[in-house]
Formats: sequence, structure tokens, C-alpha cells
Amino acid sequence: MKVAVLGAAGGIGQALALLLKTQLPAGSKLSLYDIAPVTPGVAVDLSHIPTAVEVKGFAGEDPTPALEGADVVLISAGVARKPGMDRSDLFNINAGIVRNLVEKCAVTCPKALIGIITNPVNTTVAIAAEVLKAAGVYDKNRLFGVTTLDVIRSETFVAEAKGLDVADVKVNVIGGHSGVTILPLLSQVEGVIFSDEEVAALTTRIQNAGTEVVEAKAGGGSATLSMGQAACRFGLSLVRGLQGEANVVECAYVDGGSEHAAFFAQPILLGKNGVEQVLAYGEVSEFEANARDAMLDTLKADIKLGVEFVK
Ligand SMILES: NC(=O)c1ccc[n+]([C@@H]2O[C@H](COP(=O)([O-])OP(=O)(O)OC[C@H]3O[C@@H](n4cnc5c(N)ncnc54)[C@H](O)[C@@H]3O)[C@@H](O)[C@H]2O)c1
Ligand SMILES: O=C(O)C[C@H](O)C(=O)O
Repeated sequence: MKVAVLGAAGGIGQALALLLKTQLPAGSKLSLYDIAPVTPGVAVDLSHIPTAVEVKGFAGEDPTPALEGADVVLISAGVARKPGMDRSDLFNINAGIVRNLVEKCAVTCPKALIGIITNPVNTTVAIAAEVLKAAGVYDKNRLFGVTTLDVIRSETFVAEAKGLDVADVKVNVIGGHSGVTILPLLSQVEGVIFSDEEVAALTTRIQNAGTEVVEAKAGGGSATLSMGQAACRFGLSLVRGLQGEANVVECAYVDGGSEHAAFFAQPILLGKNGVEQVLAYGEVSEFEANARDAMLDTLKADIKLGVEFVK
């Protein structure tokens, strides 16, 4: 199994690469690419960790050598937010970066599963889909917006609020990955009862958690370590699905035939071809149904921006 990380010298990329080096199955290959000249050095550094995962690093303008034979490509290349910015403010720079990288994936590893981390995810995934369609290699089951950070935040905050072991807390997060489009389904958390006030406060905290980190880092970037962990969890789940493991389920932002929008985050069953099945997200409370319906104009506008960028 070969996993490529594009943007591998960045805050997320280095954390993710470290976690993958230590957690990918024995015999895997880890391929690191970034425009930053330090990238081969990041790979040399990681290669001294005693695991049976081979690491190679590539820098420069062309990601092709890193993509050859890749089964999974995780893309975190691009710029991150500073205080006062919205994720959509990253569009002008990141849209072109994602387009160019996915164009290379379309040529070099058209069957790879591609996970997009680069913001604004609601839009960059739509860009990636249009690029793959234009190249004639689009398979909706192989493209994912990585929303796992919203899931791990929700699980952490719920466990903290209710004094639970976080290993026992599971939360589905639906919609997209920005502001009101992030909707944790707190009504479904087993064995927990929330007051209306708790639901409102926790939902707002989860929706603003990215901003919480951006402000705490005070101009030094956005979430990198928690995102590295989230992307590692998602990447390993993609690998487990590809290897034929049963019952691998994650929430992700996919083109899954949702009645709500062309791309929608919800639980998916992963398998040997990527998305095996898009799962129903189940019953929601009145609060959640209203929040879901209220997000749709924003989500659809984010998606339209991505489609129009490529067309
Ligand atoms: N999906 C999520 O939940 C989530 C969470 C956190 C951050 N993000 C996003 O991830 C992205 C990266 O964040 P970060 O903190 O790692 O940023 P960073 O600035 O630390 O790293 C970005 C890396 O991308 C590289 N890069 C830039 N252009 C490139 C190109 N054309 N090809 C290859 N590499 C290129 C840079 O050299 C840099 O090393 C941002 O857009 C951020 O908003 C998403
Ligand atoms: O908030 C950001 O800009 C980064 C990321 O999307 C996050 O949720 O932490």
C-alpha cells in the first residue's frame, strides 16, 4: 500500500507523516511531496524511526514522482488561516494549488483514493471533482473531503462535558467543513442526555473550534497536530478498507447522492474501491433538522464556487 502526502513539509503534513510512519501496516510505502526544499530531509528524518514503512521525500514543482503507484493521496498543500480570516478567504490561493495537484493525480494515479484536507474543503473538493471529470477519470467513490477533525473534536468535547471515557463516545458530524455547515448529531450520542442549552453551546463550540485554534495560535497558523491525528485516522481507515477489512465506517464529505447537496458529509462504509456505501445518518432532532436545512444555501454556494472555478 502506498500513501502519498502532498503538502508534507507543512504543519499538518509533518505531523501526519510522523503518525503514518508509525501506524501504517508493515510493508507500506509513504511518499512525501511539498514545494519546500526541506521535504526530502523530512523523509530522511522519519526514515530513522524503526518501523517497516519505507519513506521517500520529493520537493520541487512536480509531484509526479511522489504520486507514481499511489493507492491513497492525502492533500494538505496550501495556506492556512490567520486570526480574522474565514476559511473562504483561503480560496484565492488554495483553489489553484488543489486544481494543479489533482490534475497530476488524474494523470499519474487516476485510481487512487484522494482525501482533500486543504481549505476551504466545501469548495476544494468540488474543484477536485471537476478536474477529475475533465480528465475523464472521475469516480465519486474515490474522492473525499476530510472532515474527521470535526468528528474527533465532537467526541472530545462531549466526553469532557459529560465526564465520559472518550473511547466510548461516537459522534457523527454531517454537512460540510466550515461554520454553520458543520453539524454534529448530538441527539444520537448513546447514553447521554443534553439540555437544549447544552446542545446549542456544544454545537457552536464545535463549529467554531477551528477559529478557537487559529486565535490561540495568534497568527502562527491553524490546527496542525489535531488535524494530523484526524487525517491519520481517516487515511488509515481508507487503507483498511482497501485491504478488505469489514465495517470500516467514517464520516466524510463525499459526492454520495445526498438529497441535500451535491457534496455532503455523512457516514460512509469504506471498502476496496473507496466508498462502498453511503450510510443514512439516521434520525435527527428538530434542532438538528433546522440547522441542517439552514446550512444548505451556504453549502451549495461553496460547491458552486468550486465548480465554476474549473469550468
Ligand atoms: N480539513 C480540515 O479539517 C483542516 C484542518 C486544518 C487545516 N486545514 C487546511 O490544511 C491546509 C494546510 O494547513 P497547514 O497548517 O499544514 O499549513 P502549512 O502552511 O503549515 O503547510 C502547508 C504546506 O503546503 C505547502 N505547499 C504550498 N503550495 C504547495 C504546492 N503547490 N504543492 C505542494 N505543497 C505546497 C507549503 O510549502 C507548506 O509546507 C490549509 O489550507 C488549512 O486551512 C484543513
Ligand atoms: O479552521 C481552520 O482554518 C483550519 C481547520 O479547518 C480547522 O477546522 O481547524
